[in-house]
Amino acid sequence: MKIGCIQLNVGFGKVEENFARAEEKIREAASLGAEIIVLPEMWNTGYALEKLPELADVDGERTKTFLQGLTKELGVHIVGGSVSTKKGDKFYNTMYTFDNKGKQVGEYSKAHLFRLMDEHLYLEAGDEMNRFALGDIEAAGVICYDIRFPEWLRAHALDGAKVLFVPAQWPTPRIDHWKTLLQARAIENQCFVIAINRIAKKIENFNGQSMIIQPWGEVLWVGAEDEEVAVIDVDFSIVDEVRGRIPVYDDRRPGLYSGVVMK
Ligand SMILES: O=C(O)CCC(=O)C(=O)O
Repeated sequence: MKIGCIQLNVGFGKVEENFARAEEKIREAASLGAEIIVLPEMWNTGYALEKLPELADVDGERTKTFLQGLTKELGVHIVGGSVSTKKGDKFYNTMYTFDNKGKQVGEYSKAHLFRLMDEHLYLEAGDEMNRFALGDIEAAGVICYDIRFPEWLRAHALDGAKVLFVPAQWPTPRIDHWKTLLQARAIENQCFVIAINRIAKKIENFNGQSMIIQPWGEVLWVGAEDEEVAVIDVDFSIVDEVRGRIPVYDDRRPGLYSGVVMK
């Protein structure tokens, strides 16, 4: 399966520019043979949190129409990163996923809000899981800071996900955490992790280094430190073989953890 990874250079508050750029890059990835295309976090507005009342996508309608049109036309699955949305009088950081027939298969709002970037002051947290299938690929999606909560990703793996998609805006100063956490999440859940970070060089400090990690922990690909469209071949069939090598799922002792760790 060919994964189109789009490390988008997201303009701060520049919704029109961001939609145009995302479309250009999605078309480029599809023309290079991508079958699943993945975008980064909050690509419509960037972290223009104070401007959300003017800029957030109301009920995600624009994003859903955009993704549905492109998935249908190009015959590709799109894990649509995330966009800022307005639902009722609240704002969210929402990920939409469409399959290659133009059907919406996922909607998820970031469950863990990142206080260091004031997300909790502007956004509401979602409280639903994000499991979906892309054809016969059992997958899930979480957003950026969510990866610091292993129990949340484990819940998705226990629910059957074999691939975890992670759109992000992960800043350069903590890029070592990004790499280590993603690799750990892949190893402990024995699944693929496909994590797409954004680029921003001027005001903000995001320098890509998206990653695809295999279920045994091998790093299959690391993105450049600049805007990039990369198409990477992955073999999802190896997940079952890796899970057979060390039977972590069979060896779990949930009864032991429930009263202690999982409070
Ligand atoms: O956890 C981190 O260090 C970065 C998280 C983040 O930037 C985010 O969730 O937007």
